[in-house]
Amino acid sequence: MQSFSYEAQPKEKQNQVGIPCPHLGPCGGCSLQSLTYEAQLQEKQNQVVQTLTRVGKLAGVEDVIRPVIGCNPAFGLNNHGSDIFGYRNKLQFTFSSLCWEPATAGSTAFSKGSPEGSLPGGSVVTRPVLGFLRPGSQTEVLPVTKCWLQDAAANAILENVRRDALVEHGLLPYNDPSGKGFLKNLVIRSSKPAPPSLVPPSDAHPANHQQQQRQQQAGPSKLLHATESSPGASQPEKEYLVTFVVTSRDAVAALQPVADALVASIPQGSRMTNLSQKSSQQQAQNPPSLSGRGWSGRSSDIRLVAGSRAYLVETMKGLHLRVSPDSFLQTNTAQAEVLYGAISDAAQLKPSDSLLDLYCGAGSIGLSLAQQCAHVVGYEAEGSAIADAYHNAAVNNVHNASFGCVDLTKGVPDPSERVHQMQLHTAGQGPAHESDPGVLPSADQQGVQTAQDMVIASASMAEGSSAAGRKSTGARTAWLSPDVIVCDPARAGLSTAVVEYLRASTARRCVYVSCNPATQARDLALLCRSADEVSGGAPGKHKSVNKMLRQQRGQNGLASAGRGPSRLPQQQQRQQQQQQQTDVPLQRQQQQQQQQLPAFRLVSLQAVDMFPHTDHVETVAVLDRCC
Ligand SMILES: C[S@@+](CC[C@H](N)C(=O)[O-])C[C@H]1O[C@@H](n2cnc3c(N)ncnc32)[C@H](O)[C@@H]1O
Repeated sequence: MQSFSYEAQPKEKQNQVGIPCPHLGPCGGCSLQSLTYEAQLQEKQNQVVQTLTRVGKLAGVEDVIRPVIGCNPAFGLNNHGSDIFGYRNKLQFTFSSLCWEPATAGSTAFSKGSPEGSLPGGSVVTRPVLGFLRPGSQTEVLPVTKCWLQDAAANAILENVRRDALVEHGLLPYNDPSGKGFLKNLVIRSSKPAPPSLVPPSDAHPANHQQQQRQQQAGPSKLLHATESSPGASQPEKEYLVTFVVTSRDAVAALQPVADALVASIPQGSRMTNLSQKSSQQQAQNPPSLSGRGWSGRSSDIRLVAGSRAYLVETMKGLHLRVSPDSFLQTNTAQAEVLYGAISDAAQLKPSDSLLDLYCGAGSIGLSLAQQCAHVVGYEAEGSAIADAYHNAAVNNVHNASFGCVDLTKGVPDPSERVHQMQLHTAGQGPAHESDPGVLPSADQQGVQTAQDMVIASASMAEGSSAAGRKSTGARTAWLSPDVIVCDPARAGLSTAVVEYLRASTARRCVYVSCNPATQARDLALLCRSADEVSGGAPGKHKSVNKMLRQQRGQNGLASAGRGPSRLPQQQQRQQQQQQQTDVPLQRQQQQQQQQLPAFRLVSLQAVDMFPHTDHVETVAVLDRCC
């Protein structure tokens, strides 16, 4: 791992380097690939400082930003098994009948910030294609034979699916003019699970054990490592989870031969043995078992999962994490460990602390911090991720964590109630779950449950586990409000409800993890500047912040009048007048006045490069309460 400072790099380091990707330019995904890796990091560091300064109008960002943490570029362009290529554990490709053939494929420079008109031209022909959506289009697809951001085996899967589905079996994309197509997306995910000896029993599938035993006898897989020539040849084999998003149930039978062929072609030891599906309705009637019939239903799309089980297991920061097809996992596993280390350093938890993990996904951040504090509560909108989070708590012997399936655009439920329930059940006063003690129902068994159900499930797991594994610190500590809050939202940033919750909370520290410096800058302005400033209380001075607020409400689906902080001063003034008239307690008035002040101050900012060659960057902002 290398760190690069904010200072400008010497010119010679900014030279263009050899570009390996034939799709560079038209694809639009790796706009920094022509720079040296050091120059890429410099570019990202600059981007973060400029965005926070110009968009967030935050003063002194240069004083608090730390050197960006990059990947290990030691293998450079001569070995594409290095960390700056082949790092993505997930890529989504699109099937379409509209094939975009760029005029200058492979040679047209596509620089960041190119005006729309300068995008490569070319023509669109009607033929089935699998690849990436043309930048700016929802239907036209650039044929992609290989993406350097995923590993060789994933590229082999991509090519095999293209050949078998579109050529051999003549299956059609969903938008085929005949109306007979159903293929929409192909999602390839991979993980590098722990050796079988380290996998908790509830994650060990018999078929996987047999495969791994065979693999151990036969030695490392030749296919994967012969093509990757990776320095990690002796490490455990990778798993691959392939999901087809389709628009018709007819796809199940039609895709089965494609899945069978995939099983035969992917590396020995990887796990992909069947293809099955269920709709949400079927699942409710007949919950699938953990034995591996994968399915996932969402909106009108049907997801078909090829694999011996319907999820991946990743090992990160010593945790075994189950990740279902719809659950989020950081897409660069190696750098995610670095990111989580930075979050841990930033949180500075005390044993008596209560931690609130907002946008928690499969629970990975909260679970990685659970040993450092008394309680963790995580909120997340995706039901399968919450089920994964409970499973992950169980298999990792974390007994002080509770999770809730919550849409954070609608509000932040009081976490103290959750902790209270957790304590009751841990103390043996609550209802016990009927499943085996110590083993939490799987995501498949649980389906999407209510938050209440899951609290009970978690509690029974804690009750059934050994006292030695239970956290002694704070199991009965009262939680009135979180001491530290970690937020890790999607690119849209924090919802208005979360911003208001954070401002009103008494948390001493907030660790804001972001993959989008622009929305993070907007949110930091809302948290670190006074309500007057962010609401336009100083006339003419804060137009950009008002614009940000309007955008944020639009993005968060909260466009209704009077819900956002920009109305706060008027509301507060009205409320204050009413309070004075009706003799409302002084404490409330003081609270209102506090809301006028900046709630937090930015104390540090750490960029972590999770996405080499692209212009994306992850940041960890540390905010301390200042009123
Ligand atoms: C960047 S991911 C972070 C996940 C997790 N912290 C991790 O490190 O793996 C953002 C998460 O926010 C969730 N999310 C998106 N919109 C949400 C909403 N309105 N309410 C709650 N969670 C939401 C997504 O499902 C996703 O899991």
